[in-house]
Amino acid sequence: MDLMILFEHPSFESKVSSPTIILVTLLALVAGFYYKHKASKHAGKKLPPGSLGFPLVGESISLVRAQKRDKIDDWMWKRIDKFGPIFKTSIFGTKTVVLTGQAGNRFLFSGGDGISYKQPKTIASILGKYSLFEISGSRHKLIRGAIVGFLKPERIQKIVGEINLLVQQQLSKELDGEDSVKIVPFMKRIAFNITCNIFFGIPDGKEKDTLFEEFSVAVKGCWAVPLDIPGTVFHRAMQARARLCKILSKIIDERKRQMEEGTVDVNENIIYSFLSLRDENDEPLIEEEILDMVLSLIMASHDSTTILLCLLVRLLSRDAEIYNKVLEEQREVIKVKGGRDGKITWNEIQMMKYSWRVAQEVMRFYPPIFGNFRQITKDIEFDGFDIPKGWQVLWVASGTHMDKSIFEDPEKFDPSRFDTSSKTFPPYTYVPFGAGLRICPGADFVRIESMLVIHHFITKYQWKEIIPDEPIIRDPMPYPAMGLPVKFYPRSGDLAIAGNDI
Ligand code: HEM
Repeated sequence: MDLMILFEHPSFESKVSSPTIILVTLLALVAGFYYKHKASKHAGKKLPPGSLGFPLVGESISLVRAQKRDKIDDWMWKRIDKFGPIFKTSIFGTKTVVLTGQAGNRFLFSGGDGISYKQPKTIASILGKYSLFEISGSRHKLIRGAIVGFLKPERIQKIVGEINLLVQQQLSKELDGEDSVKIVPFMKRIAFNITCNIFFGIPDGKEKDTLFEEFSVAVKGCWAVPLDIPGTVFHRAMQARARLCKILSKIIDERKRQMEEGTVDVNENIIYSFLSLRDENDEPLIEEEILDMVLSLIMASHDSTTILLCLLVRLLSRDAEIYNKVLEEQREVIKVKGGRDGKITWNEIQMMKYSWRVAQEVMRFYPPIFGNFRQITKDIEFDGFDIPKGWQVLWVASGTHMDKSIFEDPEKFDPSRFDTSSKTFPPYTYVPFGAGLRICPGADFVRIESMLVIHHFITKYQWKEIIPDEPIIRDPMPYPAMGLPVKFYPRSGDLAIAGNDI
């Protein structure tokens, strides 16, 4: 991740002095020698095909360039076409094997012996050493169990009404009296609000706003050079983490006190679940662990949901046919409720079948999580190739989402491919939420949250993009480049008005 930022820096290409060139040349020679030496270490091994690129930097420059131009799928597919579904490269300073296709996904997601889940150093520093993304084995099983229990379908189906109210309040708080809004920060606030309320019992107010501001600073450190000195992005992020810890620690103490007083329903928020957990030695989690878990849940839940919501709004303003079908379906929901807009329950969410298919197709086209790394902790073998200890493996959603042998005409945006009546896709091929041991436990929650937001947004407002053809950039997640500003106005009471023409 660190190298990725180095090459993103605008001054890197323009202000290079002669001593720097000499130094870089020397470094490249040393690295070349080192590389050659290391290469001999793998003599006799059958490494996957592919190129490790230049010494030290590997193929990072071309990857970051592709990412910036939203051409990362092309980067990936160029190599898949040339080398096959498993290939080697070197990115961000680490030799990497990219595993794609159903078999590759199955192998990686099963997390067998020698494949460990670990995030880059920057993410580990910001989210903490006890974060869910750093732990494995029985500790991961214990804590994941609490999260899965909290998010189990029977439970979240019961709180649809609560989430619905939060969405309605937030829309009216942010949009009443306005005629334009930037969708990216707007959806971010909605998703953050819902996460804070539903998961941690933190209501709307000053404390939540401070958390939002501090988290926005902290998260920037996840993709920065890990240099913790005054003036750097990483330093600011670490300071924000320290302030976040102070606030969250107070909240955790408060939840502990409430539990001791016996005045609360312990199923109400996930901090109670963490506080109630006991490990195999009947020991509770320590406070730092709970704190890092809360930070990892904030990170996991709100950014990816924001992306899905933004891409949905963008698509709906561009595709009139899909827009009209979604609008029609959402109006049907209001009709079924006797024309009264308001309380939406799980039954109504189930009526939003077409709208959810559109969301599924958005995630096939633009997976909010592009892919993720795993570390190789001992020499392993896959499909006749050796993957040495110390390398990393990368799974990439588009490696199957854009595979024409799985998804017919993959470049075509077609929500009907998710009709339950048409063919279902083989396991490990549609993976916006990952799969296996680490599959996203929030998928059902995402469906409820995104359908509620789209329901209220499309039935109450019409909108138009202010910047025509605003592109997507991956930074590294796929966001509209300028934050997707839209001009909008409330629909009149007459829901019969068709389309999105304003
Ligand atoms: C559109 C929204 C979302 C997408 C696309 C998404 C995607 C993913 C993916 C791909 C993974 C697996 C990463 C890997 O295996 O390398 C993951 C893990 C995770 N997600 Fe989500 N996610 C979303 C929303 C949420 C929400 C709302 C929550 C709320 C709790 C959540 C909680 C988590 C957690 C806790 C993990 C880690 C699971 C573990 O390591 O056991 N996600 N997510």
